[in-house]
Amino acid sequence: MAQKQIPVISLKSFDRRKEEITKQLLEAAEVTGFFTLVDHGITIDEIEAQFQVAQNFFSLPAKVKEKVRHNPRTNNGWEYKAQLRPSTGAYDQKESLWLMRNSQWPSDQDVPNFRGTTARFMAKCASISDQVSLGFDEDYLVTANDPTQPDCISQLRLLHYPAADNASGTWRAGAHTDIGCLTLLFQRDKQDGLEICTGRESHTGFDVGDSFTPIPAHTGPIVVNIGDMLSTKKPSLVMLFLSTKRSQRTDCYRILTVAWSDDRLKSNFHRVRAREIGYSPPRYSIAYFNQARRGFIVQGPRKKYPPVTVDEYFKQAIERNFGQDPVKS
Ligand SMILES: O=C(O)CCC(=O)C(=O)O
Ligand SMILES: [Fe+2]
Repeated sequence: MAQKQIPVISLKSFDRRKEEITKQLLEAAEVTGFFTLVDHGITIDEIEAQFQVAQNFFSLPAKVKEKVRHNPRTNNGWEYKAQLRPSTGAYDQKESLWLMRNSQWPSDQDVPNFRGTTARFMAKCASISDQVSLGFDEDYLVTANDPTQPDCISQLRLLHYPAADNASGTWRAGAHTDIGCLTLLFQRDKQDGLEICTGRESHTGFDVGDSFTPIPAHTGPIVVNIGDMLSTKKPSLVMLFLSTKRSQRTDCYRILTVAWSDDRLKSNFHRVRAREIGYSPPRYSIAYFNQARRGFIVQGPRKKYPPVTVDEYFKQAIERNFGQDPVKS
C-alpha cells in the first residue's frame, strides 16, 4: 500500500506567520491527527546533546538506574520492560525514563550534564508547544500547560529500544494512544520503527483493522500527535476483555467522558516495531508530553462532556498504562 504522508509544517517566522501556521496546524490536527514540525528552533546539536545524555543514562548498570526507579503512583522514573500493553497482551521491549520538572532525576555525577541539558530541552519543548493553539482561544493551552506552575504534570520521556534479532512476535511499543494533550516526538537518523494510524476514520475500536504507516526516523523534524485528553478514547471489546482488574474496566468506561476538544480533534494509534526477520539496531527516541496542570478542568468550550480535573483524569490514565492504582499503592 502506498505510504500515506503526514503534513510537514514549518514554524519559521512564527510571529509574522502566526495566522497561516495556526490554520495549517489545525487542519492537520483535525484531519490527520499527526503532523511533522520543522524550523521549530531546536537545533540538531541540541537534539543530539539530549540523545547523548539519554544514551549515557541507559548505558549505566541497572543498579545505578534503579536509584531513580519508576514509581507507578507518579509515573516518574526508570522502567525496564515493565509496560504491559492491552493491545498486545505483552510487555514492550524497551526501557524508559519518565521525568517531571519536580521529580527525582539522575544525578549529574551519574550522568554528566544531565540536569542542565534536560532542563533546557524541556523548556524548548514547552515553548514550541505554546505555538500549537489548535483552535482554542489564544493562550488557553499555554496557560493550561504552563510549566512554571508547580502543579504542571507535563513529562519528558527518554526511550531506548535495545537492538533485536528476528523480533517476530514482539513489540518495541504496542499500539496505543497517548494520555496527554499534545506529544512532541524526536527521533534519530536511521533508527526507524515508528508506525502511525492517520485520519479521522482510523482508530476504530482498539487499532483493530486500522492500517499503520511507517514514519522514517530523522534527527530534526518533530512528529506531533494529539493525545486522549484532547480527544475521546472509546473503550473496545478487546480492551475490556484484556482488562482483568475491575478498576481497569471502570477506568475504560470513565475515559469516555474526557474530550477537551469536544471531539473536534483526534487521538490516533501508533506503535514501534523491530524487524520481524534480521537485525534491528537500537532505537532511541524522546517524547515530550504536554499533560497540563493538575488543577485544570478538562471540558471543551461547547461543554459536550462533564468536567473532569486533569488530576483525576491522569490518575486513571496511568493506572490503565501501568496496571497500578495510583491512589492505593
Ligand atoms: O519511541 C517512539 O517512537 C514512540 C514512543 C511513544 O509513542 C510513547 O512513549 O508514547
Ligand atoms: Fe505514544
